[in-house]
Amino acid sequence: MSRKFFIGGNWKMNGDVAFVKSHVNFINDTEIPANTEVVIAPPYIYLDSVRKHLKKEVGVSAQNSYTKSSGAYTGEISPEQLKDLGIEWVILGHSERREIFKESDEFVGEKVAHALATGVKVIACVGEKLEEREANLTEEVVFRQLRAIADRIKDWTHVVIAYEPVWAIGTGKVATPTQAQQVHIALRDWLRNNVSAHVADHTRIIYGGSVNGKNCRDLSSEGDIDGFLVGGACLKPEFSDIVRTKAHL
Ligand SMILES: O=C[C@H](O)COP(=O)(O)O
Repeated sequence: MSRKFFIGGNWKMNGDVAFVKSHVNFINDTEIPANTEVVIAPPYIYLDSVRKHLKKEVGVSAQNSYTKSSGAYTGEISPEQLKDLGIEWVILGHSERREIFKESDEFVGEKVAHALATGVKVIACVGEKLEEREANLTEEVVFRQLRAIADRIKDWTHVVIAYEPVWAIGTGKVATPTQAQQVHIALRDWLRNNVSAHVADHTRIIYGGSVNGKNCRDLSSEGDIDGFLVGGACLKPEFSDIVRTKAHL
């Protein structure tokens, strides 16, 4: 089953006007392999500028969006507003949103449903914490997070699932290719058993957590790892190596 390799670059709350300019030039100068889709996710305030100056073959994503179209929701941004700027993607359910901002599985599911209904594609994140992995709860946690999404959407065409073990995010402690592959297989089987064989076969499941220019090749050799959601390394020159993980195939 061929699924186009997907590389997301999540800037998180990093960057400034000068960085936007240099990073956009850097991405514009990076040759994107034909077998790879690249999407970068700057902070909200830079989305418009990035979208206007970035080459069109690279997608732009927000890092969050709300469940409503407009209204008295101070500090929130709607998928409709993202669409208005030509922003094609949004990251939802990132563990930093779940942990620091106390977003529940249900809330994430509602946000995914609203973004998709608006026509904004979604990178939906799931992942277990270290204590959950150590208690053998990895599958229970990621299945629960996925269930809250699956209960609210019908069409998975515009969903990419990002498996991001919390213990691997920003820690330099990357999951081994085997560890990641095991969870990706479990997620794909869950989709097969709970949604459909078609969705299981076609939905891209990407890995996030301390991916860098050195470990990306090994991780990508696993059959169910369809790309990466990159944090820290997406801000560095090595991001072009990650973007080009599959360039020589
Ligand atoms: O969204 C990206 C992930 O949280 C991974 O971050 P990281 O590459 O800095 O570990």
